[in-house]
Amino acid sequence: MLENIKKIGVLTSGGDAPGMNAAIRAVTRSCAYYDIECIGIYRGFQGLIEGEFEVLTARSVRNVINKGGTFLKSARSQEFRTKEGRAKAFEKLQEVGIDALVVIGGDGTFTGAIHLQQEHNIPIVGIPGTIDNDINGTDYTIGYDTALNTVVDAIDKIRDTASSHDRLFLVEVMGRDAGDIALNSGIGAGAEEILIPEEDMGIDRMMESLMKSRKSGKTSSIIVVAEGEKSGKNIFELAEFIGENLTGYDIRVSVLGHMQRGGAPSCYDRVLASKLGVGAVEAILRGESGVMVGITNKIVTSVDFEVAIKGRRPLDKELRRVLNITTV
Ligand SMILES: Nc1ncnc2c1ncn2[C@@H]1O[C@H](COP(=O)(O)OP(=O)(O)O)[C@@H](O)[C@H]1O
Ligand SMILES: O=P(O)(O)OC[C@H]1O[C@](O)(COP(=O)(O)O)[C@@H](O)[C@@H]1O
Ligand SMILES: [Mg+2]
Repeated sequence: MLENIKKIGVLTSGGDAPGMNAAIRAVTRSCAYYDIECIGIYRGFQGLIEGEFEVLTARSVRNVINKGGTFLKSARSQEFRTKEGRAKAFEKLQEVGIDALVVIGGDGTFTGAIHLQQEHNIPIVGIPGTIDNDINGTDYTIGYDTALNTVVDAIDKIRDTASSHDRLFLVEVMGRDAGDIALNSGIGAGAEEILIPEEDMGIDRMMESLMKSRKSGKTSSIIVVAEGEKSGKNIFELAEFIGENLTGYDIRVSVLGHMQRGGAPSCYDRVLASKLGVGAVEAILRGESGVMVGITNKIVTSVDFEVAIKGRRPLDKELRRVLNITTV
């Protein structure tokens, strides 16, 4: 165990995700357990640049495990994207004597951390916190499970109207360039079709599938559309296209938006956040840096930031097969 680590800073950055509070709590309490001072940094990298710090004790994080969002707040900092911004951030770290940093966020956060570490040589360990599940080296990111449940719940409600009015609903979900939320919530909510960024199956195929559904006796349908899907049409244009080319459909669009990022974290996300919070502090104490702690087959492992942010994981082909069979 490294003896020279006396003070660890923790921040949340990028899009907030349910379970971030549970991760901050686990980091704070791990610090208390190992007798290290924990410094909470507000508003992500922007708060780091501006020196918005507060000492966190084990009691500072009471009653947060069940709360959505992040009590440390988050930000998308333009200033941190510049060398000058990162130099300011490092100065602030030195001023208060922070020896190592835990950053909770997504691919952007880890990219920023790589730059800070390379330019100023400070130990940094990451925790994957984003609803998008778009990080390599972890089976799941914190917040993804809760977001899936939120989306399924919303689509269940939309289904009531779809079915009562014999309507076709197009439902847009988040995920940036990843289709994980769309594919999994779509299957979980019994969607007819799912459009994701990882494969462009063409609008023609979707139209064929809708016609087939109607012939088979289906009177209402739900299509889940990932925000980053690649048909070249936005969800409203897609709805218009379907309306123009398939008569007799009463079509509605529902964009779920930021409600997908809110709400109390699921038990899965709380446990995942707790494991990764402990894992991050222990990784720092083992002398690791430039890594993210993730979960693979229930085991907490470390992967280089470069690996975590590299490219996209391949599409889960089995899920596509399951969708095809279960929507017959
Ligand atoms: N290329 C980069 N260089 C430096 N900092 C970056 C870079 N990309 C992202 N960041 C920092 O990380 C923050 C979070 O990234 P963002 O993409 O917004 O969210 P997430 O971490 O959830 O993917 C950004 O607001 C920015 O301050
Ligand atoms: O909250 P904003 O700035 O509108 O950004 C929306 C984006 O943030 C997300 O909700 C989460 O993405 P990040 O975790 O990368 O921040 C995406 O799904 C979505 O594309
Ligand atoms: Mg991201």
